[in-house]
Amino acid sequence: MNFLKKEVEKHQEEWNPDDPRDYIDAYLSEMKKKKDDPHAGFNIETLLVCILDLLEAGTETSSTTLRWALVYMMNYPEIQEKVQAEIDRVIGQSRQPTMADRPNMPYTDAVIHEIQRMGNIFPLGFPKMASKDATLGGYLIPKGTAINTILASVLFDKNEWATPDIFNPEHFLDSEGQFCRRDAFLPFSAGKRVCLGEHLARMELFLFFTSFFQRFTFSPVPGEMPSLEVVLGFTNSPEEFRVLALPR
Ligand code: HEM
Repeated sequence: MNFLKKEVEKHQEEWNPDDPRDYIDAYLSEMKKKKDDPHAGFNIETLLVCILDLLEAGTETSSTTLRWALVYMMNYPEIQEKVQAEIDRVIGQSRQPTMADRPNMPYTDAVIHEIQRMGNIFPLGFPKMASKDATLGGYLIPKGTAINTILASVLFDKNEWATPDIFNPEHFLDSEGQFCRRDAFLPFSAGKRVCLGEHLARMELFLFFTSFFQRFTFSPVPGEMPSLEVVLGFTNSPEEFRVLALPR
């Protein structure tokens, strides 16, 4: 929080309403516009929490998923090769990937989905509280009960996935190799409080993932294959690892 406070103070000193540089500048403009309305809710405390939200919910999640991507691609080099073959065929080496490429890259899309399924990076979501008595699957959930949704229950459901505990991009491909959506794929949770950044995150993952493997081949440092074991924290992340990134 101290780091964020200092950033906000710096922005306040340099603030020029005619030249908003980023989210903080835009928020400061809104605060000024609404300064006579105490109910508008624009204040420094809310600004700090919003930035924290973007950093924690928005940065940590995508970067942890990308770390899992490197770990899985090093553990499954034959899958990495197939991804690179699709990148070379659809995008080539002379331009950067764009979102328009995604529909033409079912294999890569399936691999990214499988990384998210196995990564299961946000296993408990945010705790919720029942606002009234409710019944779910025959169980009474009294008003006031704290509730966590365990996303692993669907991401690793034996009735939903051919090989729930094994990394297998075929989970997201039909018999013709076309991408197929799966109802049990819920790493962003579901319902009213589904991840607000899902679409942004899915774009980030596609663009970073394809850019990485367009430019580099990733392999383990000899004798140091990155572990697939999970380290529990704010997110489920991989253990620390070293990587050899060889330009292609
Ligand atoms: C791979 C990336 C991401 C994953 C797996 C992920 C997953 C999730 C999950 C599971 C939730 C909890 C939903 C619940 O409480 O049931 C959530 C909430 C949220 N996420 Fe994400 N997220 C990702 C990226 C992002 C990004 C990039 C942003 C914003 C820039 C973001 C913003 C949020 C916010 C604001 C919430 C709270 C929504 C609410 O309570 O109404 N997330 N996310």
